[in-house]
Amino acid sequence: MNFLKKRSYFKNAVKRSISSSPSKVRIYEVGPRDGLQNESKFVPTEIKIELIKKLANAGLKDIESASFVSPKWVKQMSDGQEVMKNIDRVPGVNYPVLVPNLKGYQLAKQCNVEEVAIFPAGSEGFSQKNLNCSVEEGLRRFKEVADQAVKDGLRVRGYVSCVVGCPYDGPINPKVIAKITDELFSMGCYEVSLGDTIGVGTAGSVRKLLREVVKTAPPEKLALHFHDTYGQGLANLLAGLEFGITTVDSSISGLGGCPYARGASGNLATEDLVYFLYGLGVNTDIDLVKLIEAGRYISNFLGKPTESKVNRAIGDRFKNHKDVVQMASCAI
Ligand SMILES: CC(C)(COP(=O)([O-])OP(=O)([O-])OC[C@H]1O[C@@H](n2cnc3c(N)ncnc32)[C@H](O)[C@@H]1OP(=O)([O-])[O-])[C@@H](O)C(=O)NCCC(=O)NCCSC(=O)C[C@@](C)(O)CC(=O)[O-]
Repeated sequence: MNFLKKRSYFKNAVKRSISSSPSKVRIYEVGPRDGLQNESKFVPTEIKIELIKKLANAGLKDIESASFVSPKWVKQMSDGQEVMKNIDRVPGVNYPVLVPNLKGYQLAKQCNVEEVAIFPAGSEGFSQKNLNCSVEEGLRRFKEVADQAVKDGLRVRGYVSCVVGCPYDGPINPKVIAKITDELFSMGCYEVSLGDTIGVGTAGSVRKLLREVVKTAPPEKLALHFHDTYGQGLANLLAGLEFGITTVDSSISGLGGCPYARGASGNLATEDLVYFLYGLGVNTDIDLVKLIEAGRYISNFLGKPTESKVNRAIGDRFKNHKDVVQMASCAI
């Protein structure tokens, strides 16, 4: 390639990447649910409630706050009703919960939830371990939940887990994920979140997956849910943004993981995600300093260092949000 050709190639590449950044990204916080469900030390209800309050105070508008799964399967989430009955609901903030079956749905409904999330697996092996049934049976049960929720006027969000790889079955065919995604939309889900449950995805495998999924699913109704096990979360997210997806799941302090997904580690950290988005010039309306405080609050309680690199790096250097945003935007 001669010099002029090279220059115009790079100019166009920069244009392409700039135009692929959306003007707004919706962050769906999963810390109080996905973040805590794998913690062995039981987190008292009042700590969960305080965490949710701090997350809302930082500006998050979607906070998945509990799950109504069997307490025999996930003890950490056994206080879902107490959590949902006692949180201070801030107007304009959405507090969805995860439900695996009609029993969980009925319990959630007693707490006046407005949104439930259903979560079929993208692989047989994980479905058996996580839901104690096949993918097909899981979809049948989730349809019962979705039908009832739609009838009751609640919003339904869908997850598909193990969209790239499964700890029991290995790599997953993107066509399988596209089909389950379509089924979730046909059940009435307003959005489907694609979960790389064990964080094995790379920008390459995520692109391959999305090329298939967006053949039938509208990108504006998809969300991305990356676990950061191999440190690929942000790179995978960038690959997803190129497809026009503008909702991203993340977890405060990088907490998380599914107890039934061998090898799963924490989610993409919300602090890292917000810093990254400010760097791209994408406004999130989230106060990064308050978010960092929320991350420290829960990490201190759990007695372990935060998994968020941004939280660690920033230390006590910044006292206000504007300064951190300036740094993210390379202005200082
Ligand atoms: C689906 C089941 C219930 C099947 O579990 P099962 O054992 O086959 O169910 P069962 O119907 O035989 O019930 C067993 C016992 O649990 C009770 N039970 C049954 N359901 C409920 C309920 N909803 N709430 C309260 N109790 C319930 C039920 O009443 C019974 O109690 P007993 O009669 O023995 O005293 C179980 O496998 C389960 O709860 N699984 C959920 C596991 C889980 O929470 N995993 C983590 C979330 S998924 C995830 O993290 C991935 C995601 C979404 O984040 C995406 C990603 O990361 O990629």
